[in-house]
Amino acid sequence: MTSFQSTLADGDDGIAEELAASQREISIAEFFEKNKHMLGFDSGARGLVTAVKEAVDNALDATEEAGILPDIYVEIQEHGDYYTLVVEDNGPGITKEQIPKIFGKLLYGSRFHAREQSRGQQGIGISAAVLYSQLTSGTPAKITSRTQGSSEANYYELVIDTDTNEPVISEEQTTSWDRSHGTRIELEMEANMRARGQLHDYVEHTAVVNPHARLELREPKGEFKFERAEGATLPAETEEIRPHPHGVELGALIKMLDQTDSRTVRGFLREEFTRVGAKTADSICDAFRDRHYGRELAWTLPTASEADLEAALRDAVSNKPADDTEAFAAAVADALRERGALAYTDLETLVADAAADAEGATSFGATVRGHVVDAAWGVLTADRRSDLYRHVDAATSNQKDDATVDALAERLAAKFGEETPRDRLTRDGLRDFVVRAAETTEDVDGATVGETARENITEELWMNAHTVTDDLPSAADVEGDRNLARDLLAAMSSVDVMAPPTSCLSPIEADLIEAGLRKEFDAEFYAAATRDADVHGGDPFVVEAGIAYGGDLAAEGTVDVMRFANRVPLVYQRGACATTKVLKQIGWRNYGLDQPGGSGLPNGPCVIMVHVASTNVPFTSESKDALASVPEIEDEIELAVREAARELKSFLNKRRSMQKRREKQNVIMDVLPKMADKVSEMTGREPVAVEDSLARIMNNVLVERERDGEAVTLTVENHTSAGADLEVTEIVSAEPANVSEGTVVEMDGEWFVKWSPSVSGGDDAALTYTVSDDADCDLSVSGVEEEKLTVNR
Ligand SMILES: Nc1ncnc2c1ncn2[C@@H]1O[C@H](COP(=O)(O)OP(=O)(O)OP(=O)(O)O)[C@@H](O)[C@H]1O
Repeated sequence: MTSFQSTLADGDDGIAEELAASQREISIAEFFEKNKHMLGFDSGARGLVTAVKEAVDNALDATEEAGILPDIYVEIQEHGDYYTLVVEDNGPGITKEQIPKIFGKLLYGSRFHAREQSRGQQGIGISAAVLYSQLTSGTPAKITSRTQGSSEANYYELVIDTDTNEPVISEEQTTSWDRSHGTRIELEMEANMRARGQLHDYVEHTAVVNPHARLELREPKGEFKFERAEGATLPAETEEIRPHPHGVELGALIKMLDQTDSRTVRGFLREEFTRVGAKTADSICDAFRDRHYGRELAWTLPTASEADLEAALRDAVSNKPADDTEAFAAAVADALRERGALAYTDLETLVADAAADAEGATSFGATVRGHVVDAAWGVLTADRRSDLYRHVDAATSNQKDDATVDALAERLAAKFGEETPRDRLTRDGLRDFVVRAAETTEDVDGATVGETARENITEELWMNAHTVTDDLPSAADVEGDRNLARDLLAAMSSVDVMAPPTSCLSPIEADLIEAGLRKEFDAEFYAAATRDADVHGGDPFVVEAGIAYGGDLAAEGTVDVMRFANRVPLVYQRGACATTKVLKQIGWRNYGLDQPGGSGLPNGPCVIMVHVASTNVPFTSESKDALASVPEIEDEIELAVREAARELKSFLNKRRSMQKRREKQNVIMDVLPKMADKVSEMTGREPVAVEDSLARIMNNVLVERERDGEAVTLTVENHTSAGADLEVTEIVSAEPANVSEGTVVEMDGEWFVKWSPSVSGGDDAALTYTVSDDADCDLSVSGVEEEKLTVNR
């Protein structure tokens, strides 16, 4: 027993009473005061970066929401161990009433309940920065904000009362401010600049994925400006959407049922979810009926019953005129014969229809109809075994011998009757019947009816059973019964629903990702991929990936990974992030990268970026550093990265084969001139031009110039097997004439003669012109890889 326990046990009062005396409510602000690390404020170095991140993310959110191109200024001033952080934006500003709550109250914000992509999610970020500032420096936050159209700004100095989680205002006044609208935050905190690298990463990477923003960072070691990319516009406006029916959690569904104004489940589905129209709502309701009520087994009319059918139906009707009874019985019998397999509910409808159609004055009321339905049901179910035989046979194909199929059918048939009113069963109930029949057949007949056969038989019977038409419980009933809610949830996820609209999301898009990577990294190769939207927990999301390779990127060590969520760079907790986990699991050797041991992050001059955009990004903690492991998101990350990596693979393959080609050409070019000299020595003739031979040996495209006085001929020989579309340019120092199908442009006393010949594999073409024989000519060719081109100037 610990000393605390022993102290408690010694007293006269019960332990629970003693404990009760020290139990009290904990305010959210008190909680986060003790757990700063959860919000990303675990050290002075990190705290400063997190505060910048919270303020800049808010500034970007606010400006974009107001349709303003962001212009954000960040300043960090050093005063010994204390730092002052200033962040200014040109956003719409914050109204006077809201300022204290936004900065002086944790869990207060505009985004938590909105199903729309935004950087902020929880309403905790900036107030947590204020809390950190007051805790470490003892000074209040200084906020200036001017709303659009107002002549003055509001200025506040405030702290958070951690007992009550309410703002305490120490200074409040109106002031003038040179920005026409926007917000300025000034926070003092105990900090240091040890995380300068992360700070710069955050700002730089923010600039990469927000080319429409202008960012300026002034810190003790320098000034950094990230100008708005020319012509960059605001990202497409996002719209708020309702949740998607796939992936909603049970608790969330029950809460939605509690809050809905809809009385029926169908109305609830249509009103509260996105992508649920009349047809989808009906399909979900049917799937819900299947789970809640079960389905009804349907039986075909036994052939042997023909003679008895009408008599049985007639006998069921009493006290009605004979002619009318006969006609009614005949009508029901005809309808029964016309239809295929019928379930009890179908039978009720069929009889009701026949009664409604019956001519004459006789009416067949509910009681009579009930008797007729029972009579018809008796005939229909007289031989369930034949139907069951057919189904078992169909489900087990020819793997089972006839005796086993028959025995199974017989045992299954025996399970229906008194105990199964209307032959209505849930899928689990049906499966139970099949399992029991299978087990008996195995025990008694020594036959094998394995797991697959059992499942196939259950599925066959279930697919041939009919969905009932009973009224569903009301939305309120489902809300009050967890089992019902669970059935509804299962029904919602079992039905195909169109992917959610992406109007609530703002992905960067593949071309901008590529442009962003080009802007930031001098590489040889770039690729990007944007996936279609998918859903997790009812929230849509889109994953994008980009890869830059080669060039100036550092070749040593593992690749660089850039992670983004809702356009915000994630700079901490790389190892804990689902993105990293997925990247480590990919077999990078298949894509041409070096991966020691075949797993983990690959090595090489490569940057891999992954962006997850969602109306609700699942983070591992409130500090929003790492993505949680949500299987749907991980799958999409993998697919997006693999899509970009496939392009990298073809690039690397091509590069490798070109490299080999170059090596081969070098060897040949080493040998050929020597051979040509030898031959010329032996034959006494002029040495031949080796380029021609090289082009033939290597299957290259050869472009050769021949001059004969004033006549110039450029011969193009395509020794490859594919067609070549070339751009051939001659720059000549005198005016050319008689140019064959080319264009001539004069610039500064030089003439550019340009041809664009298309030469099929194995063909040649001649490009001609005349020029004075002392003119200089300079030939350049493009349109075919350097390694597949031989130019003889
Ligand atoms: N610079 C700003 N301009 C206009 N409104 C702002 C600004 N900063 C914050 N807000 C408003 O204050 C709210 C609270 O901001 P806060 O940073 O606490 O949370 P959040 O951004 O919603 O979510 P998170 O906790 O995930 O950062 C925001 O939702 C937004 O409505």
